[in-house]
Amino acid sequence: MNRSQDGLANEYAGLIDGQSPGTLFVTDARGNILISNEFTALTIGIPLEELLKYNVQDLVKAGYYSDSVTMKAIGAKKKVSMVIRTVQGFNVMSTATPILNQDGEVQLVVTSSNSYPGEAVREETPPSPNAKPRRGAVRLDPDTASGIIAESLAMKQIIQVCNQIASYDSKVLILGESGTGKEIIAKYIHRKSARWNGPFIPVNCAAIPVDSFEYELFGREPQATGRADGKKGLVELAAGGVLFLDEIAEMPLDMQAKLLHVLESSELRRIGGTEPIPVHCRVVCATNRDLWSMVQQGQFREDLYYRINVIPIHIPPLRSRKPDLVGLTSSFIAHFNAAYGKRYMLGADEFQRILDQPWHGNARELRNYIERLVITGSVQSDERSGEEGLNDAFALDHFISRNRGRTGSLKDFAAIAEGRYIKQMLAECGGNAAEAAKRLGVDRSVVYRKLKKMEEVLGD
Ligand SMILES: Nc1ncnc2c1ncn2[C@@H]1O[C@H](COP(=O)(O)OP(=O)(O)OP(=O)(O)O)[C@@H](O)[C@H]1O
Repeated sequence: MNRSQDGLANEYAGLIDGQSPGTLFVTDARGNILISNEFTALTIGIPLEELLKYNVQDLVKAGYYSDSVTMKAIGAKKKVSMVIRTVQGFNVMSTATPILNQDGEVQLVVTSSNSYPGEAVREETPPSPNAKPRRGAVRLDPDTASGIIAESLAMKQIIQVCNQIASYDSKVLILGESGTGKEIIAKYIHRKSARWNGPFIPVNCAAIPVDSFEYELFGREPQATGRADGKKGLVELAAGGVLFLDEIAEMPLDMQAKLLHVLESSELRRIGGTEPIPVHCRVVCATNRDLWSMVQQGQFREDLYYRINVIPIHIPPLRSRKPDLVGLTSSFIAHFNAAYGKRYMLGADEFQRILDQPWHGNARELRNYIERLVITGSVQSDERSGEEGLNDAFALDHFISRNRGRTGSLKDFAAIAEGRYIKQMLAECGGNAAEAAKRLGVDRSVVYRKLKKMEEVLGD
């Protein structure tokens, strides 16, 4: 192993935690195994120290595996996935991802496997450069119906917990930094539950103006305002499905009391209504704040905290889930290559940089970064210095390049500039929207409305 391989391989050592329930190993360009997790050794029944002396071709020759996906990826210089049969008789879906150096030569290959019930063999082909962009039309991960990347032990355990609790109606509280995937997990619980056929109603509590909470959540009887039309609230609209209360920490205290009453009695009254309406939805909440310390400071009701926190699911930040970082990177590249009709391949240096970044904005920030990489082919070094600045600069660049040759409205440009500034302020306030709104001199709902506007303009 040469020095640069050594450095890279050491990075990969962090991806292989020795406890991962899937197999994971790294080879050099000739198929010599440099690093492996314990589980890989277990699945073929040889000690780990012994396995590290092998070349993957020897393992095939010795009958441990039916074929080598690693060698196929080395030959193809691209990611290859296929079903392999192990000596123990298991079918595993193996994916080998080559890491190329600046000259486009294979430097290392990361191979991971998970058990697979079927027999299909798939080789990924980069999209034709002439393919029409299909923005948003491509599922992130063709291997799983959920589209959730779960390579780390933590994420695998979260999926396992979700599978166990999905069929019960107990309340779930999803905790994690912004962009860690709280909503995607809430949707997964919905899809796996008996309520999959019912609606999934996401509610961003931070985006609702304080005075409109009751109206938005519980609705209004026609006679309440003298108007002919009444309105069902979001809780009623979620009947038979899941109500996802995102940013629950931002709910005003008086509304927390009303929500608690509804959750305890399983019925609500619309504004102006006298008749109780039964509540038929499952409630899943999420927050990026420390809810317990808010309880201690009197900012969140303790009784509501216990009511919604029946099953807590904590999603760790992406920087502590390196295997997910690798999986998400490759999944986002495939997604945006297909969406933009590109053939971007990640070089070893860029991959190293991705591994080194702290990703404070988690999967969302990584997604934006990769989108830019795929569109531009590279990211300037000065733009890498701070990830918030990087994404913000990208937002405006992206807008300008998308509108090249067309008329881009000043209003849209202003929406992006405002969104950038708000994001920066939010980051400075540790994600506390109320504090950011105070410093910006606007209502909290304006903060979220403007962020949403920016996303609409960018077409996200
Ligand atoms: N494990 C994952 N696999 C695939 N995509 C993911 C994963 N985690 C996050 N993402 C993607 O990252 C983006 C952000 O995820 P999501 O909106 O679920 O995060 P969040 O924690 O709810 O964010 P916020 O706190 O801002 O509401 C989405 O595009 C989502 O699809």
